Amino acid sequence: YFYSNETTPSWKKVNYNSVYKDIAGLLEDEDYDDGSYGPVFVRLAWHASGTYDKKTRTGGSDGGTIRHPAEAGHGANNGLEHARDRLEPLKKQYPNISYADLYTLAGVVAVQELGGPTVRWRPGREDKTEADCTPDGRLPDASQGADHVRDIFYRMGFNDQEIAALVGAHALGRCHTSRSGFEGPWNASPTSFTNFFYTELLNNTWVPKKWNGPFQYVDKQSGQFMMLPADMAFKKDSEFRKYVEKYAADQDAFFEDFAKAFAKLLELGVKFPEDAPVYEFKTLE
Ligand code: HEM
Ligand SMILES: Nc1cccc2nccn12
Repeated sequence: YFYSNETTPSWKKVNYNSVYKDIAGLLEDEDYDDGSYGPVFVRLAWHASGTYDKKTRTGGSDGGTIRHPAEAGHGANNGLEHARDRLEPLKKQYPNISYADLYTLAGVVAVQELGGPTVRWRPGREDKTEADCTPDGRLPDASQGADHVRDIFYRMGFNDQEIAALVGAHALGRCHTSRSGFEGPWNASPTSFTNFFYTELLNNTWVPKKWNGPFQYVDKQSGQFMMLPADMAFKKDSEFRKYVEKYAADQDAFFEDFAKAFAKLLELGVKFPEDAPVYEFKTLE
C-alpha cells in the first residue's frame, strides 16, 4: 500500500470529534428563537434527508443538495437558511467535510446536546450539483392527515412505528408564521429533547385556533401549546396512536426507537465507503 497512487479521500481527512465539538459550540444563542439553534439544525438534517424515494432511489441526504437554491427555495424549506448560515463558517474551517455530512452531523449534535439519545452517524456523503436537486413535494404537508403522512414516509421506506417515533422531534422548537405560516408553541421546554410531544398530544384537549392563519390546534386549557393538523393524525389514527401511547408512557422506549429511525433517515440512499466508521459521539453536556 506504500505505493498505492490512490489519494486519500476528503472525508478521511476530517476530525469528526472536533467538528462535533464545534457544532455544539454553535447551539446556544439567547438572541435566536428560544435560545438554541438545535431545533432548526434537526429540521435541516431531516429536510435534507426526507426527500428520498426508495423506488427511484433519488433524493436523501447524499449530495447536500438542500444548499442549492433549487431545493432551498421549496416552501417546506423556508427558514432553514438560519441553520445553513450558522453552519457555514465550519465548512471554511473544515474544507474537507461535505455539506451533506456537515448538515446531517449537525442534526445528531443537536439531538444529543439537547438531552436526547446517542444517534449513530457515518461520514462519506459527497456533495453534488444543482442538477441532482429533487423536485418539490417530497416533504410532508402539515395541513394533511394520516393518509398523506403515510404516503410520504412509506415512500422513504419507513413503517408506522418508525414514523410515530420520528414525529417526536416536534417536542423541539416552534412553528414560525414567517416560515411555514403556523404559529407557536410557547411550550415549556422547546430546547430539550423529551417525549413531551406524545404526553401533550394525549393529555391536552385540542381545539381549533381562532385566527386568520392556517388551520391549526391550540390546547384548550392554557392556550400555550399548538399542534399541526398532521400532528393530530397521530392521535386520531389507531395504528399511530398505539405508538404515541407507548412513547408517552416510556421515554426510554421513545429514545431507543427515535435514535434508530433518525439514524436511518440521515442515511437514506447513501452509498457509504466500506471503510467508513460508525461514530457514537460522546455527548458533551
Ligand atoms: C410528520 C410529518 C411532519 C410535518 C407535516 C412537519 C411539519 C413541520 C412544520 C410545519 C414545522 C414548522 C416550521 C416553521 O414554521 O419553522 C415543523 C417544525 C419542526 N419539525 Fe417537523 N414535520 C414533520 C416531521 C418531522 C420530523 C420527522 C422531524 C425530525 C425528525 C421534524 C422536526 C422538526 C423540528 C425540530 C421543528 C422545529 C424547527 C424550529 O424550531 O425551527 N419534523 N415541522
Ligand atoms: N414545536 C413544534 C414544532 C413543530 C410542530 C409541532 N407540533 C407541536 C409542537 N411542535
